[in-house]
Amino acid sequence: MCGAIRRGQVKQVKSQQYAPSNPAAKTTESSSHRIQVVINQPPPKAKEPQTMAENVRITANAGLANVFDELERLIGLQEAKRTMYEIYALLRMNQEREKHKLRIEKQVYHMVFKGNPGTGKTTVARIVGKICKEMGILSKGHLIEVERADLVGEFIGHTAQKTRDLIKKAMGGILFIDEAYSLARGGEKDFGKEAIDCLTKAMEDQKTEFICILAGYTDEMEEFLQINPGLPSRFPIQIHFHDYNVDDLMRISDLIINEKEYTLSEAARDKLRHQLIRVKNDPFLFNFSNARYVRNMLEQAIRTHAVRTVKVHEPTVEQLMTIKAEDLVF
Ligand SMILES: Nc1ncnc2c1ncn2[C@@H]1O[C@H](COP(=O)(O)OP(=O)(O)OP(=O)(O)O)[C@@H](O)[C@H]1O
Repeated sequence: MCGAIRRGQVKQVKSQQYAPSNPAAKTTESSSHRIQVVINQPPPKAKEPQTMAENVRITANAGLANVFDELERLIGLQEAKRTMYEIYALLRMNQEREKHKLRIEKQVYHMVFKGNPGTGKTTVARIVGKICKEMGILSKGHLIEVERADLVGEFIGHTAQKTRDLIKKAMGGILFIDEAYSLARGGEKDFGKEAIDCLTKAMEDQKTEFICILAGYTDEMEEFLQINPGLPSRFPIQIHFHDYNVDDLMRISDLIINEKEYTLSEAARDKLRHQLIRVKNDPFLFNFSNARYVRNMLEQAIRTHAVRTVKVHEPTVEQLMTIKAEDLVF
């Protein structure tokens, strides 16, 4: 009879026929038979998910997990990552609550992103679109990026028309308004006020059809929200995007350069690090553009590398990939 082996049980098996597959099982030989003792141990535990993406992969679909992978690969941005995971968890729990006919609070997902240039606001906004599409909050999840000049017109009625047209384009996705505080620049009489009014009306009337993200410098955005008291309650999610430190910027440069299938030589890395320390400590440099500064510098280095390498007859893979210190032009 070939019954199942219970834990703590002793079972005789023919040594040629069976080898113990359970690592917790100990065997002792006796002539032609092997005695297998299954020791009382709990079965091995499934590995706990370590990352947001792993968690999402277990509880939701692969498409959504891939978006969280993309978010997780970004350097830093802990506050943005935590908020995105909260939104996901809430939506996911609402799906489960719905199954049990429990009450679901309607959520508003309009957001304010505060931070300096190049701190990842647009990049995260794109990811918000993808998450909301995967979760069924938005039908398309695309991003329409606009600024004051796109919204504000030059004569009465022009602004409302321009703003409505852009909102229409953003339907099913994200309307991302960069430097949104500039809409309040000219005060009550300015057409910027008309754009804000038109926008808030659309957010009321079509609140589930698009998500509006206002972005800009922290101080300016805080002042903008203060002088428009109707706005903060319409934008319940506010995220700070902090400046990157030199280590973050070096990790971002590795990410950017590896994505493009290049590498930085040791000397190039040293040169880049020194330059980042210098510009970050320059008291006369305002508007340091964080990760965008790094991206622009690396794209310039790739062009300089091409001009240097184009002279080489049949360059090797290493030559084609390696950015040297001399390629970084400051
Ligand atoms: N945390 C990060 N990890 C990797 N790359 C990043 C990160 N943050 C920004 N980048 C890269 O830096 C560039 C600029 O980022 P992004 O446009 O998102 O910044 P921003 O805050 O929207 O800037 P701005 O306010 O000037 O529009 C992009 O190419 C983006 O891929």
